[in-house]
Amino acid sequence: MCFILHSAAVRQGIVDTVKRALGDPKVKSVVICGQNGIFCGGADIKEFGTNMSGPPLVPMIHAIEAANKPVVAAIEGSALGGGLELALGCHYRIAHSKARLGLPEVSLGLLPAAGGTQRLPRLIGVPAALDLITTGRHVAAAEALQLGVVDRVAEHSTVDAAVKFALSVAAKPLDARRISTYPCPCPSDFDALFEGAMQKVRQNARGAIAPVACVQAVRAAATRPYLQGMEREKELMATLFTSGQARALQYCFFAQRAVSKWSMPNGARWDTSKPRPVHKAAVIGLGTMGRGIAVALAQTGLSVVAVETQEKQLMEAKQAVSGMLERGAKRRGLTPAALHKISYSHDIQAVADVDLVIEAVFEDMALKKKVFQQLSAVCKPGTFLCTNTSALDVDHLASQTRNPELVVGMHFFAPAHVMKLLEVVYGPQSSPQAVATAMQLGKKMGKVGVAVGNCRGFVGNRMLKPYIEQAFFLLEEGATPELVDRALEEFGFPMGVFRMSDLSGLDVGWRVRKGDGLVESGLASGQPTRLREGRRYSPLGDLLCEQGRFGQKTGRGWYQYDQPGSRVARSDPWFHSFLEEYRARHGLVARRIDHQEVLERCLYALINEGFRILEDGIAAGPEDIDIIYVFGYGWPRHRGGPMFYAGMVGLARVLERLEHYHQAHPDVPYLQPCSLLRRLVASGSPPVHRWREVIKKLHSQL
Ligand SMILES: CCCCCC/C=C/CC(=O)SCCNC(=O)CCNC(=O)[C@H](O)C(C)(C)COP(=O)(O)OP(=O)(O)OC[C@H]1O[C@@H](n2cnc3c(N)ncnc32)[C@H](O)[C@@H]1OP(=O)(O)O
Repeated sequence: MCFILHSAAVRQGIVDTVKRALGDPKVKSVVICGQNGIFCGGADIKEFGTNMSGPPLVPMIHAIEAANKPVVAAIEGSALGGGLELALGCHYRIAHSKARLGLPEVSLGLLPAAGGTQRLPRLIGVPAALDLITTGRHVAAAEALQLGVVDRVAEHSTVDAAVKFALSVAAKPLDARRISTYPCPCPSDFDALFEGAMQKVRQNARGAIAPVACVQAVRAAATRPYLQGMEREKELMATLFTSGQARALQYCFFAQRAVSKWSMPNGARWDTSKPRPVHKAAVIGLGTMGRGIAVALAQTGLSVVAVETQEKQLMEAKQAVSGMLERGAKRRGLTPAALHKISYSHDIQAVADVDLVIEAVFEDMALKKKVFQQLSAVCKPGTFLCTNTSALDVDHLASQTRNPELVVGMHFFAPAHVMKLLEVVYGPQSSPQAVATAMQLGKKMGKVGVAVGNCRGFVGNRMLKPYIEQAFFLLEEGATPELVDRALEEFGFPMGVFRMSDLSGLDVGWRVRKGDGLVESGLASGQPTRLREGRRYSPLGDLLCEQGRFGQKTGRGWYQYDQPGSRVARSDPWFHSFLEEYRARHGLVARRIDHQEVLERCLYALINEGFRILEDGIAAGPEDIDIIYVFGYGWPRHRGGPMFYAGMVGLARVLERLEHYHQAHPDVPYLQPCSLLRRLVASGSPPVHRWREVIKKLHSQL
């Protein structure tokens, strides 16, 4: 158990004990260590926003630094946030080789406000401090030593080493060990450095305010005397501390941990369902997704059998996978040991002895059904059969096998060895052990797994449909792809809906719409209707696909590109006149659409579907949806995910706007407010962590 600095008792304990030690003539030096092998993980995030009692942190750290006896921090486990700030107030720092150190406050929407932004640049220089403080990354002891954050690294007992060291420096002068008295090393290219840092954080932060404040605070360290720098640190922290962004980021911290505590509607849970160990796994189908999954599996140290029936594709995949593993190992400064973990075969019989299979063949139900029938016949009894599908019916695939309880969906996101999100999809027959095993394997692969129920598109893609649909309708009504994308990118998405569609390929959605019987043939020559089964439908995407405009890969889509495969989207005059013609043909009069309408129409339609998903029991709680959107769909983390965002906007406001838009567009069912949203508003719009109570009540009444 690490000690939590925010706890008044802990701080009081440190203040009292240090005071006693300093006043005791028998004590020559002091060592501060944590309990149970952990120095300190920082403040208790849950207590932010509550009344703070007990001794404040800043004077406590000052008193330690000002002590006339050496104080040594013995860092085992973690020294994070306020924990590292405490260590920076000590005269020496000794870390265990396995310890991790960092100032992760920025990821919680804050900055290190107990002197961290003022001491760290004085100790390790401005560029390194800017890196650690603006990214919040944790560093291992070896890097901390190299940077100068710690003085020594211990291989064995850090406390013993620290005590020995503390005694050896007992009589030494301490003036040169008080970091706050150091001048901040000022680089010659000072202005360029800070301008560059500011530009970088603004670019990466997508509207997040904490990284910007971190740069401002470090700048104060470099330009002002220590005490004035501390004033600036406090001032900047005061703005962040009560911000909505800090609330959203702290919510995400806990939501990420909450989703690992999954539950299923039948009552099965993470803590009562034991996963089965997986030693050997297989991937079937080595297209883009299969390759990424094979890499991610091999990097966990598992033995992997990679199967691709097409010989040429198999050879190409082998080369590509080896390249990915080599590059990954190089980035991490390792030898590519995972290369030897993969064996390749074009014969499905090669998976006979594996513990778990991930099927990643082309997204086609007939093909997947065939693969599942084969797997069911070939695999040893008890092998878990998982499908990497983004929308297809997992139950239907399970029904093709002898043991449907062993079947779950594992929906990876491209590129599968990079993207953190994994939707683990269970059907009514999936056993809790199958879900637990897939969730545990995902964790091993470094993924954030979210267990969800089976429905078309599961959670992420199901919510995407109304979002994209609204974007299409907005084009018909007067918007342009540029306007819609700008509004969404200013909101914080890395890419707007149309740039994203060009990147992933317009043909993907086209194929799905064709499969659903929505696409009329010969659109370009005729007059395509804008209604399907009584619902408004926009054939715009179909019209572009008919002309071979599939996005980046064909050099034309909603935008134009210099050549097929290039990435810079340019406004396309052809598309603009096509759109005008389209509107004229359908008697549509373009009107002025502003960013607010784009956000409300696209985001509230998506959020409304999120409420339906909760109502249907497909996601266990709002946290599951939010984590899916933050980790898989580029939803800006500092806005907490769609459901949290709805709470921030105000559920009553979201409801009112949906009602308004549904009245204007009665043929768009996605805009009709869902009954769970109405119910939540009627219950006084409780905070997001209390929605589960309302959902539970709703389910019990169904
Ligand atoms: C006005 C000025 C006021 C200034 C006040 C001083 C401010 C100081 C700033 C800070 O210190 S901010 C906090 C900085 N620290 C962090 O961000 C650390 C966050 N935690 C982690 O990174 C990890 O939890 C860990 C410490 C590296 C441990 O990782 P591990 O994988 O071993 O465990 P987890 O599953 O992540 O966590 C276990 C359990 O503990 C809960 N938890 C962890 N850290 C905190 C925390 N700082 N506050 C509250 N709770 C924390 C976590 O939620 C898990 O709980 P669960 O119920 O078991 O899910």
